[in-house]
Amino acid sequence: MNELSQRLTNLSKPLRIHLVGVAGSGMSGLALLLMGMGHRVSGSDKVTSSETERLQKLGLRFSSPHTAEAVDGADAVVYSSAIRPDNAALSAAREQGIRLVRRAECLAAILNTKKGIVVSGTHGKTTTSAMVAHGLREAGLHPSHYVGAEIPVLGQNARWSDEGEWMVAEGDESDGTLALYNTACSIVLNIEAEHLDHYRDLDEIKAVFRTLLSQTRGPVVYCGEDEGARSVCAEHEGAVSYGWSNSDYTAKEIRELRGATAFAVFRGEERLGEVELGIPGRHNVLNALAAIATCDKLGADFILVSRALNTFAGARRRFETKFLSKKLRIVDDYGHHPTEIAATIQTARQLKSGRVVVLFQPHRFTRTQALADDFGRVLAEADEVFVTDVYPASEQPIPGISGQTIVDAVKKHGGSLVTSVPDIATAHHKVGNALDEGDLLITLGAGNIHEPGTRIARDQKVLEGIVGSQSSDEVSAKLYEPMRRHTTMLVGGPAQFWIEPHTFKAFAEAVDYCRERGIAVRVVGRGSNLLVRDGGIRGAVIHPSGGEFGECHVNDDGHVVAGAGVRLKKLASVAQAAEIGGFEWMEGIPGNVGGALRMNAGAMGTETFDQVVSVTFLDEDGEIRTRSREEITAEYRNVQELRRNFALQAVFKGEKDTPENIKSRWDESRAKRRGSQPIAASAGCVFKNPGETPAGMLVDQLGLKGCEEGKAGVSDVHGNFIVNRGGAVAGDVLRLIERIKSKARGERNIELETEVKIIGEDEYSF
Ligand SMILES: NC(=O)C1=CN([C@@H]2O[C@H](COP(=O)(O)OP(=O)(O)OC[C@H]3O[C@@H](n4cnc5c(N)ncnc54)[C@H](OP(=O)(O)O)[C@@H]3O)[C@@H](O)[C@H]2O)C=CC1
Ligand SMILES: C=C(O[C@H]1[C@H](O)[C@@H](CO)O[C@H](OP(=O)(O)OP(=O)(O)OC[C@H]2O[C@@H](n3ccc(=O)[nH]c3=O)[C@H](O)[C@@H]2O)[C@@H]1NC(C)=O)C(=O)O
Repeated sequence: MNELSQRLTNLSKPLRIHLVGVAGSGMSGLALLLMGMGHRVSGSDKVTSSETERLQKLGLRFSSPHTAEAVDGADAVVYSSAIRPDNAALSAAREQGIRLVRRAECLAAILNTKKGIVVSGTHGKTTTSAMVAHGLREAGLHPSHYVGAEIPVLGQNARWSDEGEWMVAEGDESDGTLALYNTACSIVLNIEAEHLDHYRDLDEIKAVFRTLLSQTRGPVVYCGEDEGARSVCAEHEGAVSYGWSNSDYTAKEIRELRGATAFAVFRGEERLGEVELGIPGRHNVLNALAAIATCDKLGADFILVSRALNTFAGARRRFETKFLSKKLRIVDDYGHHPTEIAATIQTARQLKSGRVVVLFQPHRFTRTQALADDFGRVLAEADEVFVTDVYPASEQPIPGISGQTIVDAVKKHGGSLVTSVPDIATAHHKVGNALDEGDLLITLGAGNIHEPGTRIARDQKVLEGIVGSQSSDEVSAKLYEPMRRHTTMLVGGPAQFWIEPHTFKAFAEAVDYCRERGIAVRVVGRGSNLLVRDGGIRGAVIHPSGGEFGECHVNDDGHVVAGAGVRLKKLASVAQAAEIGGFEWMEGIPGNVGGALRMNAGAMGTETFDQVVSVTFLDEDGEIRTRSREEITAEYRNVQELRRNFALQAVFKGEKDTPENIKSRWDESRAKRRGSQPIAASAGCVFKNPGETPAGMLVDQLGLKGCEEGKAGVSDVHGNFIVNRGGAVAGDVLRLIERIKSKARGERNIELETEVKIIGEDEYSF
């Protein structure tokens, strides 16, 4: 026992210890242990988190940010590797000559006061150390523990137990500190070339593991299936191996159950019994074998350990199911090394037959650079891959290394569906939109990649609620549908919940669900009169299409009946075929019946409501009603009653006429439109005509034709059209609109009002 361990054990003289960076998962664990031992512990961090609040309740004296005063009177100051040398608390401690202790040194000193069990290896440390701690605890051995993440079954990431003599800790090989531990038992799961920011090569990594073994007083347990672990441990006297065969402890008769794995355990030839492990994946069977062999070596009863593994729910962020429905499963996994990722994807494949979609956040520039090709190879096994920017941890960027490095590597290995989604704050939009029924989405990485998964899970739950029990014949739905796909101007951010009902009933039920829960509802047609802002539309966007909404026929009264989802051009064609005239002005209007009713669309001197006989709509109480033309007030480009009552269907009238007359008016309308309006992507006229001078003429007179903002420009053909010159965003169009309005106001004292509907949010808010 070293001197610090001795001072830590002398509880008649509790120490006053300050932890710099106490909010981190490793440091908060130390705080728990030191407090548990009875020392007086304080901590500082630049952030306050739920973790620091929890520690405060347990007695931690917490301060934020870091200050020099925080270390006053401390016997020792412990700091994490993330703390910079010029940190205020650390500098003050150095100046005052207070003893400085690295995180791992402190852990080693605590561990050395007990019979330490260190779980080491490149992958699986957290899960395995948690299994060992849980197994020993259920077997009544009262272990203390320290693991790298919060494990639901253990309650918290660290725990001090006065009663027991054992302490299980996850050892970190990433910076060589593994060599600090003197243990009673060591477990080596696997050894691979990792952390090449710290090590020269694999041999240097192996040397650190050899040092650990030389400082181990009791059993060494290692994975016989892993070449690295075998090469270091097999020669060690009394070392115990586990694996599929030719090992001291083996697992046989493996059966994958839904989300769990059953297997039989053998010690040599002796069958110890069955285990039903509460988490899936063959790599976890190996982790469980490591725990079983260790517990067995320490004298724990197999039956009790096996029971513990049954209830082992897994580590948070280790194949953690965050959402599960008939349509979608979302799993979060901490895997950030190719071998881990391969195992995770294999587990996902075993679970189900649908697509496996991966959202991967590379972790550290050095690792991304060193292992890009391996990442590409293993990720190419997924059906679809999305890659964010690199999570830097504490590293500085390496030029030329980014998420795109991984995208290129996946393509090189034959992965065809791979997309770069650099910004983690909005990555969920593309990923969520790409998901199909039956998919399994895995968010993968050691940084904060669980956040997009959490957002998708939250919204998918609502989406499934809106759709309810209806079949895909009645309604289809998607998350985050880009509105630029549904507007004629081809701009606009995502619709949070995109709903396409095909029946009146499905429409009514979706609206009902949203209204009851305060979810905003907006109905859109063909998006020919919409300008959707780049932050997208919060809430449900309902787009009636197909089914009852796509029906268009002539009834017994000689009127044309059309669903809200029928294009005006189609309505005009059906009338023409039945030799009903009066609809020709609709030939060039890009909108649908629903939008035309709401906006009282017009052209060539005629308006929609000139021809309406009746409108069937969903009213505010959720009832479907029909009103005749006389009961509806229609203004220039506005029908107020259809703002909260949604049009489902309408009956239109025309005049019996000859095919020749109809055709000639049709051609006339087309010629006029073609001569005066642009064909480029637009939303029709942008402004309402203000009094005397039509808006187009005004813009023309102001000399604004052809002027541009970004990729949006005023049409050279018609001054009241703003066209997308390719790749414009809503922001470009909005700036152009403001420029025109301001000039009209300044030079002509005319207040232009937009005719186009501007909807949605400027910034992403969901
Ligand atoms: N004359 C011309 O050359 C042109 C005319 N237009 C006209 O612009 C309009 C756009 O049609 P479209 O592209 O389908 O519509 P949009 O998808 O552009 O929707 C426009 C607005 O109409 C309302 N709306 C849409 N469907 C319904 C419905 N079923 N019930 C109630 N309100 C509804 C919504 O307004 P809210 O949310 O406020 O209720 C929506 O914001 C049409 O009137 C179209 O004819 C468009 C371009 C050129
Ligand atoms: C485009 C839309 O509807 C259009 C509809 O297609 C046309 C055709 O009937 O009539 C309206 O346009 P408008 O009022 O601009 O009609 P136009 O005939 O094109 O122009 C009016 C007058 O302005 C002149 N004009 C127009 C554009 C221009 O750059 N310069 C100019 O001098 C025209 O020569 C004409 O003398 C509707 N616009 C509005 C805001 O009422 C729409 O709703 O989105």
